[in-house]
Amino acid sequence: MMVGYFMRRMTVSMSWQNKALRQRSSFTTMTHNSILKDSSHGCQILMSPTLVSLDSPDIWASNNHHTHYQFSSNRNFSNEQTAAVINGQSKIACEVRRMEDSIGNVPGLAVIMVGDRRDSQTYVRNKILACEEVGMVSTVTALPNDCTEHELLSAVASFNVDPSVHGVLVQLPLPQHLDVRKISDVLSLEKDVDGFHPINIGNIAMRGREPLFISCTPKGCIELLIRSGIEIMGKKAVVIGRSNIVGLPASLLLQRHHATVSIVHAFTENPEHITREADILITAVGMPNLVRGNWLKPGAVVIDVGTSPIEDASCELGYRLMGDVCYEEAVRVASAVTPVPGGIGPMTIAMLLCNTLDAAKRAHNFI
Ligand SMILES: NC(=O)C1=CN([C@@H]2O[C@H](COP(=O)(O)OP(=O)(O)OC[C@H]3O[C@@H](n4cnc5c(N)ncnc54)[C@H](OP(=O)(O)O)[C@@H]3O)[C@@H](O)[C@H]2O)C=CC1
Ligand SMILES: Nc1nc(=O)c2c([nH]1)NC[C@@H]1CN(c3ccc(C(=O)N[C@@H](CCC(=O)O)C(=O)O)cc3)C=[N+]21
Repeated sequence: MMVGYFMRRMTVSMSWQNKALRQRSSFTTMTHNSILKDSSHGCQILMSPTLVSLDSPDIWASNNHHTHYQFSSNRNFSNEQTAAVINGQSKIACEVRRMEDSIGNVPGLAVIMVGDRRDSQTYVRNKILACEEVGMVSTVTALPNDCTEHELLSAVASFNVDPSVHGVLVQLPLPQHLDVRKISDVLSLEKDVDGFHPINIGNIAMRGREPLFISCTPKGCIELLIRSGIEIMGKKAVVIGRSNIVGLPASLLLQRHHATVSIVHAFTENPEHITREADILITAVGMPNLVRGNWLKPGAVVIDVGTSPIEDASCELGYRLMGDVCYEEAVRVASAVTPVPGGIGPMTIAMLLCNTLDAAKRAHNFI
């Protein structure tokens, strides 16, 4: 009971704070051109679209993988890309409206956050803002840093049985005394919009199986590649990092898209020898400037997932985000690079909306 009361109070205060953040939301300020050309080096900057469409090519159905990925060129794509993005953005909001008009329900997302990390607060606010913008309902449960495992799991369990909540997300990282594995023991598989459940990850790994949800960040990486006209099939891809949330599912997804995948991690010797082979490099470590220009094959496509908050008093929030890639060097070598911020972060949020919409449609049997 106490947890429920606390949750409701926090919901109110967070949504108030969100209004203040609206002005600086990457969703509202982002350019509609998701590919910008860096004129000085001929490298494309793969910006995240404001929102992506719901009709990403269906790779899961067998035997269709020769049709969808034959984009002719990753150059001169900007006009088509803009059209697709605007179309995609309106599509999620339209689907939410269609659902409300037909059955009187809108998708609902519950976010549980433990502790007071500033960067986590920013990411969560961005998620809530994004929900608002497409007409979804959202709620944030903020638990104190020293909350018990029981409190956390009770919060998850209460959302499992709340019919207005279709997706539940526990923001990571958790304080050390809490075990992330316990969450997936409790969280309803049908509400796992983060794609963390072992069954969802396992089903990405196995041929002929369909996960209910694909983790948002890896899904966003693939979506951005596809939307940017970058062919994955047959390419050499390297993923740096092998976490359950990003690296592992990213490597599995690239494989499902028929790339030849290598994984680099903390114990890999001479990682730069491996990354220099990559046509596509996805890096998810959390170490600023780990990837230097000389780690890249000329013409490579570089997706920088890393977001490390670095103290910077001159910034509004007292910190700025840095990716894993030395951006200034990468743009001189790569054919395309995602910036931080403005690259994969907003894609992650867009995929969360897609997953939440899917969850709601499934829950209400709404087609
Ligand atoms: N933009 C977005 O939407 C998102 C961004 N992120 C960001 O991505 C980054 C990674 O997140 P997450 O996967 O959760 O982090 P984890 O800390 O869970 O995983 C980091 C991975 O990096 C590997 N690693 C550590 N040091 C090195 C090194 N020197 N060389 C190569 N690999 C190394 C680790 O290897 P090992 O397994 O051997 O320990 C591990 O697999 C963070 O900056 C996070 O903030 C995360 C999620 C979403
Ligand atoms: N259960 C769980 N799921 C996650 O998806 C998850 C998580 N835990 N823990 C932390 C990471 C990180 N992450 C980001 C989300 C949005 C931005 C984002 O919006 N970035 C903006 C800028 C942010 C800002 O406004 O400063 C951008 O890159 O343009 C970044 C990073 C999700 N993560």
